[in-house]
Amino acid sequence: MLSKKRRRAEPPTIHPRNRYSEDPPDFALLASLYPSFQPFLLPSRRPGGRPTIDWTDFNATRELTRVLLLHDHGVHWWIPDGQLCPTVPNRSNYIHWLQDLLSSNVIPPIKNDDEKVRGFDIGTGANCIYPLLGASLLGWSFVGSDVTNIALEWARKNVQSNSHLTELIEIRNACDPSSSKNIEDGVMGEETPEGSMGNPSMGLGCCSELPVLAGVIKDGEKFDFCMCNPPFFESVEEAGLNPRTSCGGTYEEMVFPGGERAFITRIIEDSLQLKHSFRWFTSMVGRKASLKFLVSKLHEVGVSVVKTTEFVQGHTARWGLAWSFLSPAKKFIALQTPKKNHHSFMLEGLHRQVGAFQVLKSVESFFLAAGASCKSDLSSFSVNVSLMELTEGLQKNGSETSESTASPAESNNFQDPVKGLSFRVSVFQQVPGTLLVRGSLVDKEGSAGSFSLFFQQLEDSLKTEFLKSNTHRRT
Ligand SMILES: C[S@@+](CC[C@H](N)C(=O)[O-])C[C@H]1O[C@@H](n2cnc3c(N)ncnc32)[C@H](O)[C@@H]1O
Repeated sequence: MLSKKRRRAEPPTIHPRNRYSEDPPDFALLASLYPSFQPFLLPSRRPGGRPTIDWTDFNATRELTRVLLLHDHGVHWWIPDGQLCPTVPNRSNYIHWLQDLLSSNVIPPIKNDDEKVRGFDIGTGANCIYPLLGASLLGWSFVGSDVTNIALEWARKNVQSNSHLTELIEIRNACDPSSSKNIEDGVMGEETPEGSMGNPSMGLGCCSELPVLAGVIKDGEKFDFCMCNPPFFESVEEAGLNPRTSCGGTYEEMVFPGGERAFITRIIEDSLQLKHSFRWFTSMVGRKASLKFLVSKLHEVGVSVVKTTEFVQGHTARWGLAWSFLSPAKKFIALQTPKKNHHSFMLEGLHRQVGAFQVLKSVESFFLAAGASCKSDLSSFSVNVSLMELTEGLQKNGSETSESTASPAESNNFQDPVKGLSFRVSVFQQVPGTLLVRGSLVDKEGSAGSFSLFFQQLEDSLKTEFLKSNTHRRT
């Protein structure tokens, strides 16, 4: 089928700033530099192909992560057998997406005690991968939280093995946030078995009752973002926990009552209490159905902005979800937007791996995040967007205009309920590196002003996501 062919030709790719986007790891070179990696090398099945590893062998994937962190990031790292083993290229995508969010300035910076970007990693794990990557790649500072003794112990070990990062990363026990003790002080109760909850003396027996953000953040603390790779699964059976899987992962790392929806709902609930403590709240999401569920929950609680993205995780799709309660900086003025039934803009100077398919997926994510329903037609590289039942969703998204300098009449014009707004967005390849994005109102009776406004927001969002510079012309 055509759509399948195109899907193969233009799969979603890793973030353009990811250091492995153009230069995948060279296993032969790594093995020559790090002899401990050599035993894990397997010849390629293709004649003349690069050597590979057995991706189902935990020891092989752990050693690969160790040498990649050391070779490419100057980070010393280890995890005990069975703990969740992160893939460096995949985890880097989330960091680069956060960097995009922060630099887009949709939400203006909040004041920190210091000038550094400050993040909070919910459930940092024994691997402590996000703080290690964020600190080593971008110099960000982090608080990484967790609730199991083994995660807290090894996250701290991983920080302490890197003297250049110790000032940047604090590991915090979510069950006992006031404790500043480290391993030497004996915060890891020896009487509690490995993997058990960090402070059983608090009587917080079930992990669904443990604090996530509220109660873990200290008074007056401010962060640019929080991030989270949540336990995705509702049960061991669903997680398919198997000691022979390549990435490891213990029960506590993979399973949470109610799965990712329940865990991220906890973050959303806490974010309501901590609206002004974070510029952005974010989480990884493992299922598209959960993403839709969570986006509508966010609209219900009245966030000012929702953003989503799709991450490439090998053959597995994952999504990024971000929201904020702070007032957006962008001034969208309804009447300044021309009321036309057709709009288009060019995305020029695209990274060679960015194709029409990837841009189309982002178009879809953008409108889904606004509460619209979308139907993609991959054969024509188009998505049909309908806001017919979603007056409220549009207004919530439209709250990006609440800071608008428009006159009351202009503002009212934008905030009028939108009825029957449906339009089609198509993506066309012009020449390599240049795509044309065109939108047309399907129902000409729909609000051309709202359509124009949405399309303008789409243009901003796509340019932020895909382009390094913003010198582009509207056609
Ligand atoms: C899927 S693992 C993620 C580990 C690491 N961030 C990564 O991406 O590989 C989820 C982590 O969340 C932790 N966790 C579960 N409940 C938590 C809570 N209430 N607060 C902080 N961490 C929690 C688990 O112990 C586990 O380490």
